[in-house]
Amino acid sequence: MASISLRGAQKSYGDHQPVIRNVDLEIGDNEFCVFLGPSGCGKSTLLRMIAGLEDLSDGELRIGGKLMNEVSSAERGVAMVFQSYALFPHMTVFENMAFGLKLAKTPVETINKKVGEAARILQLENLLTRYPKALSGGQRQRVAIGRAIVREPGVFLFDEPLSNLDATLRGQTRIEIARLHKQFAAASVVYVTHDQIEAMTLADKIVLLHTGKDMEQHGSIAQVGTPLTLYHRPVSRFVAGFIGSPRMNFLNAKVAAIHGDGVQISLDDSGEMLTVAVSGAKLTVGQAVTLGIRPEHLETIATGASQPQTLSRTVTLIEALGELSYLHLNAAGEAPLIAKAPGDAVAKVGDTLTFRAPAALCHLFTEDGFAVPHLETLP
Ligand SMILES: Nc1ncnc2c1ncn2[C@@H]1O[C@H](COP(=O)(O)OP(=O)(O)OP(=O)(O)O)[C@@H](O)[C@H]1O
Repeated sequence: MASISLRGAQKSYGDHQPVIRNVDLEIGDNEFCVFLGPSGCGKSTLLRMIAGLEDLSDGELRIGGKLMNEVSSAERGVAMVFQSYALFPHMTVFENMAFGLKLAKTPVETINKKVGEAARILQLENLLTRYPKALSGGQRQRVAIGRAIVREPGVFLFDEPLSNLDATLRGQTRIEIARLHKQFAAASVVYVTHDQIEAMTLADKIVLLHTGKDMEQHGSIAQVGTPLTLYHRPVSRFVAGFIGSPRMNFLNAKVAAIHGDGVQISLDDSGEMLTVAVSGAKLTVGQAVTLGIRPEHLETIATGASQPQTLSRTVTLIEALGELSYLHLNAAGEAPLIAKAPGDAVAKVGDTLTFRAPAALCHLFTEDGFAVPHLETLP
């Protein structure tokens, strides 16, 4: 049993505002759970609370159903992999991986068997006699993971394990970690990152933590869900703006009409009318709202006579990435409107283009930052 349960978990340092605020969270037996959020939101602190490297100021932590608040880190059945690898420089790869088992007075044959097996899985067999200084960053990180694996923990804790690796190695190691999780299906994984690609590709469940000016929310959970739930059904403007790159476009608008099949809005900067497939039950005509539309959901269409459900904007800048281009479009406010277009799209600065904004892919947020519920469940 390696489920993790947090109830009313809180962490404060001295008299300061809590850095973790009232966290209720269940992580299942074999679940891969990613803590995601901007720098300083408390991801590492929450992970370290589970590891036993930080006390809870309030609330309860259970692992496998057992209350862990007062249990030492070594006795929690968790193994942690750090961003810095934390290998012993004077020990070989084998000795680093065997260290915890030796401390636990594990018989030598068992140590040899377990380290040999982990080295095979992680493709470290030829490096067992090397010292860390003679390894690449990726190899060091594999040793750190191997050291965790041999302990056969119920819970693996990863704190930004890939952030010291270059882009290619990051991708390879990410796939390695996903594969390992399948092999150790009984163990749960908690993984801290601020990298959305890691979160989206690895997680069964993402826990997105709040940060920002609103100290009432800092360190609390903004949303918990599958990667696609957070992408398609963000519960707030904060979540919508954090998930997705380039981030979702936000445009100020007013409610113009409320229908059974959606809410019609009028954009403040252009007067253009769009329907958003959300429930109007709690809205009133004239109410100020924010439209959210992702760059990849703005679909370029042939310019012509004015068509329903479209926006017409002038291109102010083009970022050509080869496979695709980001078109920056004029909009009132500080941020431009951004549309993703195919790399071979013929557009130039100064062109006025027309984009369809499909009603089901638009989002609406009220002034308090919460999302208006969609009429349809997930696409
Ligand atoms: N020992 C400490 N004393 C006081 N404040 C602390 C301490 N450790 C962390 N904090 C504060 O707690 C908040 C959360 O820090 P934490 O390292 O958990 O954030 P994070 O989301 O992991 O950030 P990053 O992505 O930058 O690593 C930060 O505002 C940090 O300054």
